[in-house]
Amino acid sequence: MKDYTNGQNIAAASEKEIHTDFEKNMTYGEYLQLDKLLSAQIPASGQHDETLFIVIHQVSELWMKLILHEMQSAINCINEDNLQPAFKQLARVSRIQSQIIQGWDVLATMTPTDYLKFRNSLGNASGFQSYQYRMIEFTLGYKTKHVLKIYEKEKELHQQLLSAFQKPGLYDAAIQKLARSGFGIDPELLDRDVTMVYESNDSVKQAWKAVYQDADSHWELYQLAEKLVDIEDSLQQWRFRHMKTVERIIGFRQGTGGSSGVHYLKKVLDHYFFPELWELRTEI
Ligand code: HEM
Ligand SMILES: N[C@@H](CC(=O)c1ccccc1NC=O)C(=O)O
Repeated sequence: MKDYTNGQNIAAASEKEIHTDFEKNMTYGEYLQLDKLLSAQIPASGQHDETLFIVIHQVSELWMKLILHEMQSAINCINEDNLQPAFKQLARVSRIQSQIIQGWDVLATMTPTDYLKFRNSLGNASGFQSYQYRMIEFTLGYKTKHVLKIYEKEKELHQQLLSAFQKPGLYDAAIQKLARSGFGIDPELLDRDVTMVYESNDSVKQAWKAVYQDADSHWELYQLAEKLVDIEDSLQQWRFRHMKTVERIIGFRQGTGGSSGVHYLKKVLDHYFFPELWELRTEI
């Protein structure tokens, strides 16, 4: 019987079972590169709440990295007609979104006075410049060309964004799948210019309606549709909490990124990623 009170014994036992010589010498901190991760919170102002502000953004960016990783893999699986792993990955995206949304509760503990103490130190920096957020929007089919301009001077980011901009997104993959499953999708749509913002299409709406009206015959597509609705629902919740938290903290001031602030954030809420999946709910 192993001595579980002795950390060294546990290490010795597991070493033999699963670790290679290389891994044996690696520590927790080295593996997670905590030296880099935990030395990247450098306040510009030294005000108490700026640490919260930095951490909440960094946590969001880390989760966005995982969202992109899962969504790209889900697109590949859908293209290969391998829907079960795609469902698992898309379900994971939804759970990550719940985590990011919860983050607004932490940030909302910062009052307007707390924030105004360091807002000036942020200069013109703004979440508007989050390239991973744009990658997510592009992957979901919201191809806003003007956004690319922001990154013109950062060659590598610009290249990565441009590549996501020119690629078919998650919804394009779902529509191609509808066509492969025998639904009559407009041929022009299957060959559409994917650099354009996706707009509602009647043949797609009729297909999704048929899926919802006879789910038993189209169980996988039905599940796919609901996973997409989960993701859009959560993204809208994120947008709403962002808008409301911004109002709570800076009111109707202009944004550091040059927009009208809350008015702009409210307007973005009108956009739908997967319009037919919402429209059909009134019509079936
Ligand atoms: C005190 C907290 C925050 C304030 C006052 C704030 C304010 C704003 C404002 C006013 C905008 C509009 C663009 C501009 O003119 O600057 C914006 C955009 C944005 N912010 Fe924030 N924000 C806050 C926290 C966050 C956090 C925690 C995130 C997470 C990453 C974030 C991500 C974004 C993104 C992605 C956009 C672009 C949205 C779009 O274009 O649809 N913001 N923010
Ligand atoms: N746009 C914000 C500033 C801001 O929130 C921000 C500044 C630098 C890095 C990230 C930010 N977060 C989201 O927009 C403001 O107008 O106060």
